Amino acid sequence: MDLSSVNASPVLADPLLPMNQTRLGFHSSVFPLLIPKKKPGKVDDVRSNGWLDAMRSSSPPCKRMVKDVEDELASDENDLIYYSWKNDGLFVVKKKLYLIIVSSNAISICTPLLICYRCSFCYSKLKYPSALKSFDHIINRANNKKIVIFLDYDGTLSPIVDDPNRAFMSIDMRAALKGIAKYFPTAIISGRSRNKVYELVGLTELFYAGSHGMDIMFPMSINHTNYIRSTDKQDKEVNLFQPAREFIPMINEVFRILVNVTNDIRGAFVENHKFCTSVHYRNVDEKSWAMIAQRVHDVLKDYPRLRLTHGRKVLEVRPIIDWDKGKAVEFLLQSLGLSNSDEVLAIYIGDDRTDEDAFKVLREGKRGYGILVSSVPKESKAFLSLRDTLEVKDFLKSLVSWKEQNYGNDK
Ligand SMILES: O=P(O)(O)OC[C@H]1O[C@H](O[C@H]2O[C@H](CO)[C@@H](O)[C@H](O)[C@H]2O)[C@H](O)[C@@H](O)[C@@H]1O
Repeated sequence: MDLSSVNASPVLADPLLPMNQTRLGFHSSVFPLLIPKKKPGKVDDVRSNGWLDAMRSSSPPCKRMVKDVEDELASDENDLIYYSWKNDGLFVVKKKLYLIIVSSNAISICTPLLICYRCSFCYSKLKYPSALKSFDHIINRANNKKIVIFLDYDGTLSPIVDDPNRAFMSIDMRAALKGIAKYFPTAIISGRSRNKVYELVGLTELFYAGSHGMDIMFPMSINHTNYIRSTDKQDKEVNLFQPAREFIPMINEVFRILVNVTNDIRGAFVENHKFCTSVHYRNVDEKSWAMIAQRVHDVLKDYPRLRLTHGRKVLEVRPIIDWDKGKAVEFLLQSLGLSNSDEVLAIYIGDDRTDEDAFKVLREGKRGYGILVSSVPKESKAFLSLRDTLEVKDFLKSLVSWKEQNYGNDK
């Protein structure tokens, strides 16, 4: 990516306005906020536009499958499901061969049989070998290249929990991350606000990008024309790249409206990430999902400059700018002088749909490895997978040990 191209605003032109005019929506930040109690739209909107289906399939993507399988199988057989997703071939557990039939909405297991049959859906799309088992392959490819690490936060460094304010990293994970940052340039790219993710991670030696990459902090030593100067928590001067800055008043306004329209829905929780805002429904009764989706949908009708994306049991409202985690990866690689893929191998680890943009950038640019964190089959642009945050920690620790064994303490 040519960084000069990001000097122009990535705000997309409003199709309804004449060329060279943009509109941020109908926000009224100069007036006190009056939240009209509108008649809610019919939930048919969110049924027909696919929101409800997307909500049902989010986090974990195959809830029914997992539940059905867990009800029926001991842990060894659960391992079987996991490994069959990642590797082709026959699966032997306790000296028995298993038949696994996987379709898009069910897994059935018959035992013992001689053939492992998987549908074409799985064969074509669901082959992501374990990054731990492929470790030698990764470091062979990294030989003589500088490795750079990108990490998502929720579901990657901290396990998914019901309360977003209690998504803490383990002490071991923080130690692994500290080790990684000692040897490799390391950035966290999160959907959360940059301040919040910094508060949760608490390590000064990393780069942080919040709001799905719309708020990137990078060091003063890097020269870039499109930035704002600021200071970090240690009062050190830093640069901020914030391509959606002009949306801050609108996001604040929409955040307040969303809080208001969801406050009677038990379990709903709205977060303000400064450049985007999230409506959580993890703790909302499934019977009320259509209602929560419809209310968010109705609010967004008045904000044509905002769009909705789906995360793990969360509706993410963000500006319609041409910017995502993939663009943030490209920006950071270029800003850090690491964009030559002959010299640099990038590794991006993430669990969410929003991480797919970053996997795509690495895959299409042949820049390195996307690693999907998931314990259930999922379609992805990643190359490899890790099962959960424990495996992420093991993978990070393996990279540190490999570096120390082969290069001593050299950075
Ligand atoms: O890009 P990320 O760092 O993965 O952030 C994405 C969202 O993460 C958080 O929500 C998710 O994790 C919560 C805590 O485990 C969980 O309760 C929630 O259901 C998940 O969606 C965060 O709270 C969101 O604001 C982020 O957008």
